[in-house]
Amino acid sequence: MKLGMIGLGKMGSNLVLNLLDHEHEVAAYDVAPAAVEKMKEAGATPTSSIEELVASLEPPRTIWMMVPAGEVTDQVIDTLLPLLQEGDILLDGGNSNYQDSIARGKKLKEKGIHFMDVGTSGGTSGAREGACFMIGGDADTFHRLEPIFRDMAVENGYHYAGESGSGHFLKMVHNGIEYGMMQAIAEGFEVLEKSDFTFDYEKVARVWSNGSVIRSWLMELTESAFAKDPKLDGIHGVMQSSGEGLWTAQTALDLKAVTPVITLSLMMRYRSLEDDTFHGKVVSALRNEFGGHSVVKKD
Ligand SMILES: NC(=O)c1ccc[n+]([C@@H]2O[C@H](COP(=O)([O-])OP(=O)(O)OC[C@H]3O[C@@H](n4cnc5c(N)ncnc54)[C@H](O)[C@@H]3O)[C@@H](O)[C@H]2O)c1
Ligand SMILES: O=C(O)[C@H](O)[C@@H](O)[C@H](O)[C@H](O)COP(=O)(O)O
Repeated sequence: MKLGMIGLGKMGSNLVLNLLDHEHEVAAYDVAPAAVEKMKEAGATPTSSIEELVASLEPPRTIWMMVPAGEVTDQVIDTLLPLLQEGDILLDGGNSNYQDSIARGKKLKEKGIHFMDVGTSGGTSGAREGACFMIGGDADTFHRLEPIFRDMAVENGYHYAGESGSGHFLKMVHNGIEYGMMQAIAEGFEVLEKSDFTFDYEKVARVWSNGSVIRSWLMELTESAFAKDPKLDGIHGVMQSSGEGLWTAQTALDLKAVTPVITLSLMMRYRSLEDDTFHGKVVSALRNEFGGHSVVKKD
């Protein structure tokens, strides 16, 4: 099958290589010409604009977007909209908000374009060697595309979840779980680090990766991180986030679903961005007010 890929960054480039491995033809586009050049060298058809990418595909076209979520995704869709025709398929593999995906699905449907929200997991190595896809959109379109998902995913690594938005909803909750699991692993190592024992964290993560209840890919990645830097001295404990954890927490609140672990994990990420906190000052001042407890004063 021939398809177009827009966005050839860490994920898109690996998805293209994965598709090429499975003998699919790919027309590739990115705003960064160097990224397009790399994919040309790998065997994809290079294109220098979205217009050229669309023109290089026979209708009904299949185009996969792997660009930053939010505004960029909207910009790409707005550029594509007048170029696409009834029956074409547009997939969004980015980490888009599921509500945006529902709205985009409706807008594209008005023109007869099938929009599929494809929550994609497994990181860059998954994109390259076998990913995990959580797919929303109409069932007929899913069945037409199923051979592609089968090729690009690990065994049992794709799931058609149902109506538009359900794929990105699943990906959102997946990432909420990811926040909680990562925070729990991190807290365990915090206890080890504060203890009187001297542990080799790479070896600890290795033994926990083999046969234990908490064995997981995240634990294997923990081992890998400690193998590179035994005490992680080379990095700061600043934990960024891209939105999925926030959306999970917001959705959980709207649904009155009780999610303390995910929500606190998100808050720990925000806390990590601050050196000092106003709430810490307030608590410290109050302890001093009612109990005369000492405060740490600024120089
Ligand atoms: N990195 C991951 O582990 C991962 C995993 C699953 C999903 N995602 C999601 O996949 C998407 C891509 O992630 P990534 O890690 O590859 O990001 P990235 O920043 O490495 O790549 C994004 C690419 O999009 C290109 N781009 C930006 N604006 C464009 C435009 N208007 N037209 C064409 N190309 C444009 C950039 O030049 C870049 O090459 C994001 O939505 C991200 O949240 C990332
Ligand atoms: O399932 C995955 O492959 C990852 O979750 C992937 O989607 C990405 O690495 C996240 O975007 C990181 O999310 P945060 O920036 O919110 O931690």
